[in-house]
Amino acid sequence: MSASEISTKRVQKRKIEDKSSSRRKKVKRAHRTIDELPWKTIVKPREAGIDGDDGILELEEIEGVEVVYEETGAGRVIKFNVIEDQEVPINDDLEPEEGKEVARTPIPPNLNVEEVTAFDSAELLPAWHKFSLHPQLLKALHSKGFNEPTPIQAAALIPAMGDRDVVGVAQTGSGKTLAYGLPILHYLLSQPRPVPGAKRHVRALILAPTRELALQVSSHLNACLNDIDNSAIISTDDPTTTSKNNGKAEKGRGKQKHVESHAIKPPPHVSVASIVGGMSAQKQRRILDRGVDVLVATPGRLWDIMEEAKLIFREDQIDEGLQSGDEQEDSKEEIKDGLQTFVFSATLSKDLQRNVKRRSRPKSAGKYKRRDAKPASTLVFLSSIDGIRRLMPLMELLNVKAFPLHSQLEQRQRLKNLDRFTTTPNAVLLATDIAARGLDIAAVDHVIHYQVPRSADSYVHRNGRTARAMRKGFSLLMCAPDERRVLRALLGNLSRHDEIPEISIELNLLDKLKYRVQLARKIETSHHKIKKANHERNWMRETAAAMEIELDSDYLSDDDEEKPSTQKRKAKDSKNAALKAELKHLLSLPLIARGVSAKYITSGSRPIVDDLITGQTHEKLVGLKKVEAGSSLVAPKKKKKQPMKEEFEEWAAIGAED
Ligand SMILES: Nc1ncnc2c1ncn2[C@@H]1O[C@H](COP(=O)(O)OP(=O)(O)OP(=O)(O)O)[C@@H](O)[C@H]1O
Repeated sequence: MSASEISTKRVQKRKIEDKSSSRRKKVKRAHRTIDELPWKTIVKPREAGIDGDDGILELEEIEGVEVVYEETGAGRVIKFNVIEDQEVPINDDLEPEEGKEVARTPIPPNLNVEEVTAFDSAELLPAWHKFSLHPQLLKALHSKGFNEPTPIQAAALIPAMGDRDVVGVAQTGSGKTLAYGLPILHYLLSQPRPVPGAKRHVRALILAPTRELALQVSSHLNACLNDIDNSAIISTDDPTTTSKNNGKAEKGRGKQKHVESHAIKPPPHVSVASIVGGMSAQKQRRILDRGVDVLVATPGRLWDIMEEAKLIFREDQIDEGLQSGDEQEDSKEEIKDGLQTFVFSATLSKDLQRNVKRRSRPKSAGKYKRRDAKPASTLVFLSSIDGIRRLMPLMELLNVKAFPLHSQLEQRQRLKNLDRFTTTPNAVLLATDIAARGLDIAAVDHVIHYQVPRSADSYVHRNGRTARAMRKGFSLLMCAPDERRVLRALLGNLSRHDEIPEISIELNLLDKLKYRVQLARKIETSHHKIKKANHERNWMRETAAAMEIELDSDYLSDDDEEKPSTQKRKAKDSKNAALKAELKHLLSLPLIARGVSAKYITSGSRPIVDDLITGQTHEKLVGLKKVEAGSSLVAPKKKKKQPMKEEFEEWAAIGAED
């Protein structure tokens, strides 16, 4: 029996039941464990941000649960009774027997559920029209203001929607998520709605290389679906009479109602969930048990859950297996019929290319480059966590709003820092390469490689955090003289035989900056020493106390280098205070003297002349207009008789030199 047949039968049964009396009824169902309860995921408003709810990414709620404690011979046992106060059609003869399952999501009697589907894409989104996407996706694209597909989307959609496997290689930030996400959602939305109560099986699997990316992909796809489910309409009688999302109800053939959030909500047509490491495995298992259509996962956590439960991914359970992210490998040796595979990345390593060739019928979706302008925040990449730890206090002393992101932070803290970084203007994120792949932070203006990346791939992915979604970006690589060889090798791997252009720095400015940083470093080093000495002394004391031994008086002496005398400490404190005051004063001064505009060639604030020669100036630079130097000199010569004599002579003299 097909899903739609089941659905029709259920509806018919409801119709029969409705002929009998209908009244409110309390239905009580007993559950043994918390996990069995019918938790409902709350769709969080996207604007809420991570910070606003203390780093919680997904919330679940439950209503009407009675907790019952029972004393048994084996001890105290907890039971949960779910009490549902439902308007259920009740025929006294058909009343459910005690303990019998009642449909979890009640279907209103005599109602069919049908979404509103019309969207005039020819008129409203002409650039998307030819792809014939599901109207509700078009609606979501429209509400996001995505008026045209990015080139990778335009190149990928047709083959992907035509059941082809697709390999998409496109620059970072070019919209790859929707390039494979839209075909998945389109396919699933075009299938009949799942029968309420029936368990969903994973129909699309998206693998992403990092936790943050997996969460981001899942929220990106959910955002496309949220718009959809909010506009669902329940129509009576005949689904074909369902009117459009313009809210006009057809008269005569049946009544229609908008499903308000407080009204009975149908289960989502398509559900997307993520399972990633670092977050509650129990909850994620619960999500899987409940069933999900699109699963976005990091390979590690997916593997753990699969190993443990041996449950989810038998080949025959995956209707449509999809992969994304960077170089995730298909674990199956052969392509199964009906399995469609997408591989999307900004880089395509040799290994992956070989894999893809062996297993599928790839169709390259295109490459492109684009940039434009927008000043904002800076993402600084370091190769070590220690480096980040040492830089953080320096940043604070220099009044830079910096946040760390590395693998030794708890997942919640990582997400919180990421959120703070995105919401704080001109902030700096000090990150290891865990932030290099896939993170889509709209307004990263600068990427700085504080340390040379270890591989060409890292270089590409790090850079990809800026210049996203048609914005402009800027990447700076810091390289010591002895690292030039490494850098050249790295560029060679990228088949870039030209050097990265060097950034010219004005020494006057550099000196000022350097002095400020040196001051901050002095203060930080002194703080660090004091902290370290205190820490060691405390450790020694605590260990001695724990071992019940007495410490040699040397360790406690005031003469000890580690523990300076009060006098020495006071001297140090006042030296530090003076350094801090000096730094504070310097930081309050502008780097370029007041009254000097940085916009004029003569200001000396930046090497504009060099920029002019290399053609790297901004068009809007004040006082800058491209003219032939000679032509402006020749012009006055022609006006021989007009100006005063001396003026003419002056021009002539310059002209002659020329
Ligand atoms: N058609 C579109 N029009 C405008 N913006 C879009 C469009 N499609 C996607 N975007 C936006 O572009 C940004 C980058 O998209 P996405 O994260 O999918 O890039 P990506 O190619 O996967 O990057 P990466 O390789 O770094 O993972 C996102 O903010 C996304 O919302």
